[in-house]
Amino acid sequence: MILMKDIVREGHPMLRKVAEEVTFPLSTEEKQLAHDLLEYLKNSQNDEVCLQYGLRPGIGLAAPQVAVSKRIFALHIDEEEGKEPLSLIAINPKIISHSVEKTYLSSGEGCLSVDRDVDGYVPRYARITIKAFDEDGNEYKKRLKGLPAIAFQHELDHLNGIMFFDHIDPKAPYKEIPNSTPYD
Ligand SMILES: OCN(O)CCCc1ccccc1
Ligand code: NI
Repeated sequence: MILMKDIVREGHPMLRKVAEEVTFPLSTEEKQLAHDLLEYLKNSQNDEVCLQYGLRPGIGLAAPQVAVSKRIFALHIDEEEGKEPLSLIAINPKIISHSVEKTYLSSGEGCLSVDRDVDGYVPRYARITIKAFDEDGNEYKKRLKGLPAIAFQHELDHLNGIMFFDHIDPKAPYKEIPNSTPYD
């Protein structure tokens, strides 16, 4: 299982590389990695396991965060009242269309690879249509909004060597984002 010691932190070169696409069929190791990423998220959202292993809760985790420069990430967002739960492995993911409208978490974003608070609004597309492959090489498309859309964009950034705070202007961290509606 993935533990906090396996997650590389800000400053590690792996976090600034553009990750490589993977080819199908996945190797045994690549399949195992995809499962391990998703398992980490589930473990981190289970109070008992989270406490027992000293995990930081997360709703997404990308392969470069465990020092594997491949275009693989997992998302696991439990159902919030009245909202869609989402649990997926995304391989070679792409945003194929997006809204003009933007959104942002009014509480800002964090990252398992960043051991400090970085305040500020992180602009994200409010709605996105994505396509990706599952671990068996089946292509799927989804339309996402709300927290799933925000999380998908956060993880896709990791595959491109982008950290959430790259989107924050330190001189004006809370500057108004044009054409945006805050999420939450
Ligand atoms: O890359 C995963 N990550 O570091 C865990 C947190 C992901 C995250 C996603 C959306 C908004 C805030 C934080
Ligand atoms: Ni992150």
